[in-house]
Amino acid sequence: MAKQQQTSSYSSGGNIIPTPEEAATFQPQVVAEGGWEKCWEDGVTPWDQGRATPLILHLLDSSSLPLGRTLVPGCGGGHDVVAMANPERFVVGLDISEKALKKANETYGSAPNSMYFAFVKEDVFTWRPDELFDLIFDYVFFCAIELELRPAWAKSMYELLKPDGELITLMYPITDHVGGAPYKVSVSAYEDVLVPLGFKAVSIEENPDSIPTRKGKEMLARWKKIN
Ligand SMILES: C[S@@+](CC[C@H](N)C(=O)[O-])C[C@H]1O[C@@H](n2cnc3c(N)ncnc32)[C@H](O)[C@@H]1O
Repeated sequence: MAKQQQTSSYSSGGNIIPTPEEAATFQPQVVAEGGWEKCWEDGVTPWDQGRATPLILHLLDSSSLPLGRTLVPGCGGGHDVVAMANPERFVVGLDISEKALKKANETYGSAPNSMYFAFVKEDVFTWRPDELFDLIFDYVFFCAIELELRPAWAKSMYELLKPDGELITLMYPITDHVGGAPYKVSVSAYEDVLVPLGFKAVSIEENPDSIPTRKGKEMLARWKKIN
């Protein structure tokens, strides 16, 4: 039984992270009741690792994360924002939830690198800052939005990224469960909305650093604009 329990949830940074299939059995009700704000208010945040994504740490260690102005859409607790921020990479964490950003600021407001990141309360679908981004890192945001919003998501990624910028999508959850959020994704779900806009996948590979409840359900893709 213990083994079974181990695969259905995993503790990270003090939070229990269930499988995406399991999260999809209870998260939609809270979002339906009061939106993402309610999730954060009620502490129903089964996605929140409570610390930086292991893949981000791996990309940083291997100097394979682009430098420059960086955007994390739907940044939630801000863990990856702070992990990436340094003098050569200013990171903007964007979230629509007041509560999420309050928590992110409480956790990281006095971080030693706080001059290299900012949390902004905006809607990814409408926010268009004057300065575009060299890098956008999307993880557990594409799967959070309704399927009919995916084309709008791709349009936002295109319009927020500089012409020679890079979009990194940690594609998740690649499963066959019903319902959401988190909604199931597939490589073609990203290709279907990104390629028609002029994105090309430079590389698509398994994520070697998945947390246990997400192993085998994630692919790392790097995208560039070809026009
Ligand atoms: C499933 S959570 C994931 C958070 C974070 N990426 C993580 O992995 O911990 C999705 C986040 O996207 C935010 N969000 C949802 N719709 C948004 C929108 N239109 N613009 C900006 N943020 C949004 C929610 O408030 C929530 O914090």
